[in-house]
Amino acid sequence: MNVSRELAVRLGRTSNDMTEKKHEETAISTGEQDGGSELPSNPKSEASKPKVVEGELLGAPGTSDRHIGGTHKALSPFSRQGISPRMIRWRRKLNQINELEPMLKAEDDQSLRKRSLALRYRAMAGEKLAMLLPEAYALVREAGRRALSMRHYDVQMIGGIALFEGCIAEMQTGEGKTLTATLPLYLHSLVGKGAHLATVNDYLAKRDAEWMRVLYEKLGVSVGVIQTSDDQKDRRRSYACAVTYGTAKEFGFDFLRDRLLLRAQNRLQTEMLGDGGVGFSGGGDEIVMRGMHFCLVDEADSILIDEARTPLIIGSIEDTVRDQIVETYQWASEHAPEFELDEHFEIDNETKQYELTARGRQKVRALPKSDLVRTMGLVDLYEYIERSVKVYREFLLDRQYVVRPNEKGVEEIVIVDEFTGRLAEGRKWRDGIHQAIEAKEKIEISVPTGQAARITVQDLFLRYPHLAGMTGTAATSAREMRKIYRTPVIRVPTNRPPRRERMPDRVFGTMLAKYEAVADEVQEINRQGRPVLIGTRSIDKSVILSKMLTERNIEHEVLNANNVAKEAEIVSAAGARAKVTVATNMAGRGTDIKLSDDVERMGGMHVICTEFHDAARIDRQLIGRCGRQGDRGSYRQYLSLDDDILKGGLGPDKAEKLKSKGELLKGSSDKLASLFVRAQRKVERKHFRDRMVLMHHEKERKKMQREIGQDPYLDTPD
Ligand SMILES: Nc1ncnc2c1ncn2[C@@H]1O[C@H](COP(=O)(O)OP(=O)(O)OP(=O)(O)O)[C@@H](O)[C@H]1O
Repeated sequence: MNVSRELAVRLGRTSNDMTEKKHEETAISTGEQDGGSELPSNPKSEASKPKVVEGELLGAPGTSDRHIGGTHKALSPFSRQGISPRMIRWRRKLNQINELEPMLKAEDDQSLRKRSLALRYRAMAGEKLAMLLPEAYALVREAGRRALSMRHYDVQMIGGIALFEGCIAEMQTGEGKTLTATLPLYLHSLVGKGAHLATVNDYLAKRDAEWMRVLYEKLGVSVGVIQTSDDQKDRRRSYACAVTYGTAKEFGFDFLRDRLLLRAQNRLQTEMLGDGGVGFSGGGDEIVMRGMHFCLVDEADSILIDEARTPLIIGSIEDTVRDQIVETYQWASEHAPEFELDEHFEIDNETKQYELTARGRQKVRALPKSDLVRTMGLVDLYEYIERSVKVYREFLLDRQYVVRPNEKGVEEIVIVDEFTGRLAEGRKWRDGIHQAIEAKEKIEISVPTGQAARITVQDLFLRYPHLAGMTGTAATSAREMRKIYRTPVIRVPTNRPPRRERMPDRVFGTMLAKYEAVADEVQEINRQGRPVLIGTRSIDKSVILSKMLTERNIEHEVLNANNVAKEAEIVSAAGARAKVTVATNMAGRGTDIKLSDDVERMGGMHVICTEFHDAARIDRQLIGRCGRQGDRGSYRQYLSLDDDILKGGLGPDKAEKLKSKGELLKGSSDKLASLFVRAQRKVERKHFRDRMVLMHHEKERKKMQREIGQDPYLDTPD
């Protein structure tokens, strides 16, 4: 019996918010050494490059742009105090790696493979991986140089060492995280227990695995990729590879499905209190994973923080009262618009809960009801109405979600991820919100089927004995990372000094005044021939801006969750001469934007951010599309007094006052920008608190279940 086929898999979601805390990262000081590089050196960066001293890493200059919402205070790479004992140790390792380089360069491909095999034997025989690191990393670097014409920079080697030691390495966008990942993945794969790379979507998992495959193959290392559509056989084959790329979601679901299978086969008892997931052999259906040994989390901020409140859930049996539930959702949705704020319901400012007033409850009782709806308890009916009124007022089509046919042609709600701007396939809002939206959009209602198994993101990754992460923007969530995952955040300096210029923020009274100013700026930069990338916070806003650009005859591309298939293609072309691209924040991730030489000469790409996101990190991701790998570039933040962040951060009353003030404002009032930064910080702090509360509850629940002999992943309360 194939359990997974029988189970409807769904992913619950309570909030996609995150926070940023004051960062407490250690900055590491390093710069590229000359030794052995076959890459053409960049004359533009020579002047600012630190002097190279044999065997000693020097500091790369700090970042040149000021980051929104954060005050990065990296330790000066040049200061003596900034060099920690750990850094000294890492430098020593780097020197050992560099010393091996001439010898490896002189060897042929076959010898490299032999060396790799010998390392595997030594690792399997129990030799400590830390001892093997210099040779392993030197081999990977040499394989990269040969197979991909990319020799890992020294900063990438340092990043790789930090990852091996279980850190979250913060590397600026475009600094080559994909190549850096090969170092710890290869080293950990040597012990034969598998090394996983968890990323955010199928596309990136496949792209990175295919891109790096030639490097691994030079060293005789097999690579597997897990895709959502894979069947059990494909998955088992991919997990059997030395290195496996996949999404965090699929790793989580596979863990849960395996666990359900083990229970169905009565094979879980011995394992239940232990580590779990360790391979079995025998007849019947087989589990797909072969244990959890090392996981490197790409875009760690997104996976470990943003999605940390989104438990992975596998649904179970069909509910017998399904028809009644469906009809009640439809009934509530039909009547939701009749309920008036203050008269029939109130909204708690703190908790955002909707609560019916006495008159509201009276109205519910008086509403016409079908026989099925009438059999529902009155208290339940109140809840259905409260939920539907909330959905009616707060959840907007093409902003928080889109309606789209699935592969069977059935229309469904797909959440638009606030953080990535991408469609969050397979995810659902919890507590009936998703179903209430389905009722509102008059599409088939997917009644919750109860939970068969569930795991939180924190639990999933904490099961790996070795965990590390990479991100462009983790330093601001350093405290949270360390607290939850026990992973220190290390900031890796850029290989070449960044030359991204920040232009002063602009604040306008209304969204339309702001967009007019944005369109003016786009027109101006477009005239110069420089490419412009404009980020909006939602799909409907990208459409408004697009219309305004069309009115001005500015040719442009629109990239939002509605045409995700073309995403990578459009973003990678966004750096072409005079190109204008409007995007939701999905453009902030994953795709490399290459500039042509003439664009670089003109000043590179210009990025316009049109609103603050709930987390400053998201703003920085968009900004990170320009000024990559030491390219030139610039960016500017636009804000307006009716921006959502003010409501979230300063409360509805203050936000309303500012909005009214904004309507009277002529021109701009740029000095108000600090108000927005304050609002964003408040929102971030609130989300951080929410996550901590959830974690605390989950911990208590698990503890209690273990005490009474239950499995916290399988015996889950609905
Ligand atoms: N050692 C290297 N030598 C030459 N090119 C490199 C090297 N490392 C990375 N690159 C190039 O840098 C670019 C960015 O790489 P990659 O996409 O892995 O960056 P990233 O850090 O993942 O960026 P993002 O955070 O935006 O996803 C790629 O075009 C890659 O070819």
